[in-house]
Amino acid sequence: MAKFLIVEARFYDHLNDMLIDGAREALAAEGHEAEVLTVPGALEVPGAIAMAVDSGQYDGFIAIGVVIRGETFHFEIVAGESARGIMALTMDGIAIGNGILTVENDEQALVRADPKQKNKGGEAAQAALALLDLQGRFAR
Ligand SMILES: Nc1c(NC[C@H](O)[C@H](O)[C@H](O)CO)[nH]c(=O)[nH]c1=O
Ligand SMILES: CC(=O)[C@@H](O)COP(=O)(O)O
Repeated sequence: MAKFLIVEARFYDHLNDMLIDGAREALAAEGHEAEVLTVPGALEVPGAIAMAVDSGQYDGFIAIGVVIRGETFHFEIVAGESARGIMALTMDGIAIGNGILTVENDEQALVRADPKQKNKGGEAAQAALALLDLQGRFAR
């Protein structure tokens, strides 16, 4: 059994709850467990994962959050920089699935957060599982 850490940027409670449900279901289907760590926003997610990696307590990570475009350029910064930070960690060989939604409105977010619809939380968990499997395959 692998131990995962779900690092969630808790900006929209109801959406995060669905994303986490989807991620947990995907992990449980493969017999794995997950803890949840909450940070203020998507920009804090890569740093929190980096800190957790250094602890050596987890086999893989799932980033969860929702970034909804507002009136300013800040959406590009939050969406782009959180994704860039996560990708940098992944390129270091860390098993991370990115379930941070970057959308235009609540409706788009709801469809993607819902495990019965696009289930992006479950998708992110599957990605983390795939990378963890590759770690084992290439480490031998
Ligand atoms: N607008 C959203 C944010 N913004 C907050 C940033 O992520 C960050 O916490 C702040 O700039 C302090 O460093 N975060 C989200 O996750 N979603 C948003 O829609
Ligand atoms: C994604 C964001 O940072 C956004 O929610 C902030 O809204 P605004 O651009 O209207 O300040």
